[in-house]
Amino acid sequence: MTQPVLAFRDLTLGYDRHPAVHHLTGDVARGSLTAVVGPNGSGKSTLMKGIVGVLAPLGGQVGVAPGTRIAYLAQQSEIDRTFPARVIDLVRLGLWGKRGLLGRYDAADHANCRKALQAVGLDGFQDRPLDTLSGGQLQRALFARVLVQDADLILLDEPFNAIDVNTVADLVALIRLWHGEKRTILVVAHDLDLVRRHFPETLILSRRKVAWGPTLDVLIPENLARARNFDEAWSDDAPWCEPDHVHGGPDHVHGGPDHGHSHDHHDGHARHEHPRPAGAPAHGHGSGRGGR
Ligand SMILES: Nc1ncnc2c1ncn2[C@@H]1O[C@H](COP(=O)(O)OP(=O)(O)OP(=O)(O)O)[C@@H](O)[C@H]1O
Repeated sequence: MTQPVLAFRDLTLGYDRHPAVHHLTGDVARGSLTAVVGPNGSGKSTLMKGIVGVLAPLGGQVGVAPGTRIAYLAQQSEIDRTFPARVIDLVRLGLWGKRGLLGRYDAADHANCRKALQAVGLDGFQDRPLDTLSGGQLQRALFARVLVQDADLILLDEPFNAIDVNTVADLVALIRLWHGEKRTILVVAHDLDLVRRHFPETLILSRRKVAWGPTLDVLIPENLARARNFDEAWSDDAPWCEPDHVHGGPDHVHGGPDHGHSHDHHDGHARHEHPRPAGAPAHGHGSGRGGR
């Protein structure tokens, strides 16, 4: 693989010392298009937050290749729609990286935003208040923001949730366009048929990595059953590092060996640093403990 855009090294993410993503190891190749699937509560959103650095690792590291521009689209339920803003204001947020908070937009920026709105089918919507948009229209506006961001790494958390088939088709077309432009894309999704049709790679997560690799190899009944079993076997009161055999065997399809089990992250002192895991891109978010 060429230098990966993202490298997870024994990554554990969680809340109040409870792990939600457990000892994840693996690389995300530059230009890849990956679906992240798994049961509700299996750590998919948590992983996205760990990648962007909203959540610091409790153990292990996330390495992000230097200079990577990241666009992150959170689940719609996390977006405050009552914020008094227009569609164009939302789309312009995508220019922050370029213009800064107080920067002035030039004619090229205006043209860029208009073009993005056209591309997502929202021509003429620029002055509409956000709280008047349907769920599908809001999702289109958020995709316009991603378009304007011109990111190398695009993270989309359940972008197809509660969206009609036409909107899904349009959003998938945009994702495929970005894939054609060699951007790296991770998408949290629940519709496995859609994943089979459009996503070359899949990571099945159930707090821990169940399988990761080419979609048609990974989305097999055996792996899906393992994901369900891991999920059902999970207890929030469980100790941090249960041995593999408790959950049904080693889990490796993609990336390096998982589960070092040092049990050394019980102190909960997660630090937000930028270490460089062995063989991983520089720049990242780590627990500061390094590899083992
Ligand atoms: N802010 C938080 N504080 C405490 N626990 C949290 C928090 N956010 C998520 N969790 C817990 O972490 C676990 C993983 O949640 P996460 O949202 O990552 O799952 P998910 O796979 O994205 O689920 P879904 O498919 O339902 O969106 C769940 O048990 C959840 O209750």
